[in-house]
Amino acid sequence: MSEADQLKALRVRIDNLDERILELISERARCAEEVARVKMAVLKPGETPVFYRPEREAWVLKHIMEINKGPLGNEEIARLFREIMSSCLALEHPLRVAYLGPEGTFTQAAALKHFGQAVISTPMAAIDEVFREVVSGAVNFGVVPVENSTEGAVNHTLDSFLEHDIVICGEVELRIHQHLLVGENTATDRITRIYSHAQSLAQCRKWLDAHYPNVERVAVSSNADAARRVKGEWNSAAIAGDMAAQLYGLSRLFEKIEDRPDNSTRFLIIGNQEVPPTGDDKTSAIVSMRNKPGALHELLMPFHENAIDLTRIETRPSRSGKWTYVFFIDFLGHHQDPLIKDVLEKIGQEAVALKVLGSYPKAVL
Ligand SMILES: O=C(O)C(=O)C[C@]1(C(=O)O)C=C[C@@H](O)C=C1
Repeated sequence: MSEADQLKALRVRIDNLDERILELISERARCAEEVARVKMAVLKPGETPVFYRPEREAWVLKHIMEINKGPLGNEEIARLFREIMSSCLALEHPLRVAYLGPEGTFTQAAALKHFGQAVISTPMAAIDEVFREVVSGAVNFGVVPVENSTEGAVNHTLDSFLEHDIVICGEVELRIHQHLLVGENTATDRITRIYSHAQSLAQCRKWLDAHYPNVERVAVSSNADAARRVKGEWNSAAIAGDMAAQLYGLSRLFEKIEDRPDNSTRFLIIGNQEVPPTGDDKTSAIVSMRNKPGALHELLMPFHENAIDLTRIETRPSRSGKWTYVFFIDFLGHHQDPLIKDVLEKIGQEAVALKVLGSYPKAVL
């Protein structure tokens, strides 16, 4: 058979498969509409329906990854199903999500990675505004950065938890690739200024020292803002990611310039909805201990004694007294698990205050 004939035959097969896939996706979407009707039917007076079910979404994605036999990799397949579910959920009820903007930031990329493209996403100018939008009910969920593997905690986010009553409903991890971006009119051999967010400049410090030691580094409010500025200046470049590059039509002069190849940021999904256990969960809590010797030891012991994996501990000023602190802790397990309940009770007996911020499925993608 000639090449043309082989391609023709294969394309006929692909067309047939696409038609079957379309039929199946449509059937799935009709099922989701039915699910929405069932959720509405069982509501008691005054109750609002809960369309978004993170615990179910985590299960669906994990299940698909478990049974996937290739040739597409697990991440690729999960991304496709992520989008199918996102569209199905939008049929039930479109989700409104606020994120730390402006458009083109890594936080927007994290929001889309977690919820898929079918959400209505709104950029906010500051982390605190994302919290306020969620508390007021103007949006269903918010997405904020909480830690970077190179630069550590995002303190604005931690502090916002001290001021707002909010539930953590999920987490998403994003591999952060930074690029040196230039515009069409940039004189690439005469760059005198590089814009970026302070965290991104810090993540590329060694690379900048080696390649642009004498160029002015200007910290701006976001990577997207850095990219926007480069559009109008012939002698500047920006450090930002792919979304900002696309948004402002910039090209990559150098790719993946972050000092650490595993540079990642963890984001939290904040909302007003408790998430049931999935069997593979994480819990976040704020604990304030008495100011006495051994206080930290008392906090850590119950985790050690019960072999619970404490994945993170962060200290912040309590804001209610000079030289007093609160601990932000993350650990594996759900606050409804009997073992975790016991541990929280023990800690509660020793602590001045203990607040569970939420239990949520561990990031799947
Ligand atoms: O199972 C549900 O509760 C659904 O609403 C269906 C579905 C899906 O498409 O699979 C959609 C949205 C939810 O967040 C979880 C799952």
